[in-house]
Amino acid sequence: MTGKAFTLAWQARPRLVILAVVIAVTTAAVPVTVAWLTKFILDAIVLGLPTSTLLVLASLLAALGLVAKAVAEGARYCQAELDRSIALQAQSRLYGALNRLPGLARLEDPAFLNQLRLAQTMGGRTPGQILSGFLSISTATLGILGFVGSLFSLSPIMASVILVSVAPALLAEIALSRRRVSMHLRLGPRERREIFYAQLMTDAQAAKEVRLYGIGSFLHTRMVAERQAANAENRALDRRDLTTQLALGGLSALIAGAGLVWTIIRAHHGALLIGDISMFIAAVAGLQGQLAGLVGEVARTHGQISLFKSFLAVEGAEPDLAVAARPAPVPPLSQGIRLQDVWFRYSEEHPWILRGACLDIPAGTSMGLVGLNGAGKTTIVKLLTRMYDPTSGRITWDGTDLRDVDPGELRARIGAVFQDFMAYDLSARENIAVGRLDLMGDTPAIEAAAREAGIDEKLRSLPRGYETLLTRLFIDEDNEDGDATGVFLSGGQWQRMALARAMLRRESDLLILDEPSSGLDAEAEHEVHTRIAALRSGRTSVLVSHRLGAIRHADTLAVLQDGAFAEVGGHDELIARNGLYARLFQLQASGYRDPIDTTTTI
Ligand SMILES: Nc1ncnc2c1ncn2[C@@H]1O[C@H](COP(=O)(O)OP(=O)(O)OP(=O)(O)O)[C@@H](O)[C@H]1O
Repeated sequence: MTGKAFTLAWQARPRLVILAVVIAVTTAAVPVTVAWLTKFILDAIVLGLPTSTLLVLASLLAALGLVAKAVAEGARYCQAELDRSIALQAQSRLYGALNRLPGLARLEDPAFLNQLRLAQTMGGRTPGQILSGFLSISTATLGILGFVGSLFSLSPIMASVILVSVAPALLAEIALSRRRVSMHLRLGPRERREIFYAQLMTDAQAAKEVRLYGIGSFLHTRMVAERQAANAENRALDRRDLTTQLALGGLSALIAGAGLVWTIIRAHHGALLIGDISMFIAAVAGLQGQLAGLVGEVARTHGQISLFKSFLAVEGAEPDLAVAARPAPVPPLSQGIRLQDVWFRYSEEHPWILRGACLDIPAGTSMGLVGLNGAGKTTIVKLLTRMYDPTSGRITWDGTDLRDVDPGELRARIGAVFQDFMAYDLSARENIAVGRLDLMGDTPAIEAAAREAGIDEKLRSLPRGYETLLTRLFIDEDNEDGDATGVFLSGGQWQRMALARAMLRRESDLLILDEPSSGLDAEAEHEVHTRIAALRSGRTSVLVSHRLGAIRHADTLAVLQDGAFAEVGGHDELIARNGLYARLFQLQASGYRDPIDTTTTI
């Protein structure tokens, strides 16, 4: 564990690590040297040594003061720079590891999210703090050895008593630090909930419901309750800490006082020199200071090491999907996609969502997925994009099991608009280009995609056209003339942006549209669907929509019910079957046909 923290520090700034070690050793040597020089000076005065000797000793002492100051400042700078570099390295590794997770399972697992929160809030800093902890421990240990040696020359018994008195402090601090770490782990979910409530109260999107339903004080009370509960645990531990520290501090003071009385009496009887008293005071103060520092540092470092485990757990998390060492290639789709007896549940604790689903999606055709809420349509989309693997059964792409292909390679062949698509706080151009980053600078391609999604005109009318920031979170710092605030799009306009993103992949082998038009007005919906149909003619598409009128023209419609495809066929065929599809279609159609019945209540 500690080795891993050092490796991380070394990888970040090897030369600074060496410098930090040199500074630590120098820092340890300074107080002991000062104590000895002071003793020599006092003895020289008492013994009447020549002034020249006194001058040399005094100059050395003065020079040492300068060294001590320079080393302290150097240590501060070196530590701050090391902390920054190590935190950057750690953060980069943490998020790199998250990006390498191929699927969704980890990010939908609360236990993993708890570890991640600890790794995010503590993990970046912990490797640097472990390193600085070890350096401080080394400095303190070297200083202690120096003072113990010095004290030993005066009184071996006193040196031993002071050393032994530290053992309980060390054990008590380690026990306290263990409790602190386990408390942090325990408080993880509580703190995540606290952040969740706080975010709801500051989120502009949530604000509408929060205001309308008047749940602000409800959220506020819950947030405060979570903090109070966390504070209560922290307070209990702090009280334990306080009593322990008071007891240990009293013990130290007692031992130091007894030692001082003993030394003064001995000096009074002529058994010790006056310089010995100063040496004793310096040694005891230095020793106890260093020991207290050591004890605190050991406990802190121990705590940091435990927290660093969360960082390593996230960084070293096993991939949530098995990716073959030599994945099968993903060829351009020529035959089709096939679901063969697919069973799926999100985890063993969750119910089955798919129970032996079978479906053929021939290449070059459009497939409309229909089903009631919660039937599993989006789950099918997640499986098709290999965010998850089926629990049993298989999905094939031209005969190749998706488990055998690289998820990245597969996804590069797919364009998608997800039901919960993203609205990025980026410029309009960037919002579209995330669909294909290689086209970021290709203005005609970006504009064509926006045109196909019917949002080009709107984007052109923005203050800085495609370069306008679509956000209210950040200030548009590049906007030199006038208003620096970003622009807010409407829900339907955002949906068109998501469509434009997918349009950049219009040539993709598979286009998945999960409720792509729920926010569009009727005219726009018709226009978008007609355009997509024309663009995708002869290509493979999967469309998910509750608006059956919008997908009725798909080549095949598949109705998902009770975990399997209960009805599969063309619109007319399914209407003739008079099953769930026919019922849903007629229900929707009647909503448009029937005259408004003013007596009906909803
Ligand atoms: N990450 C998850 N972990 C556990 N259960 C999940 C997860 N995501 C979805 N589910 C469950 O899986 C079931 C199917 O969800 P899914 O989103 O696939 O339905 P859907 O047919 O797309 O529904 P809708 O029409 O409402 O969008 C639901 O019962 C849902 O609660």
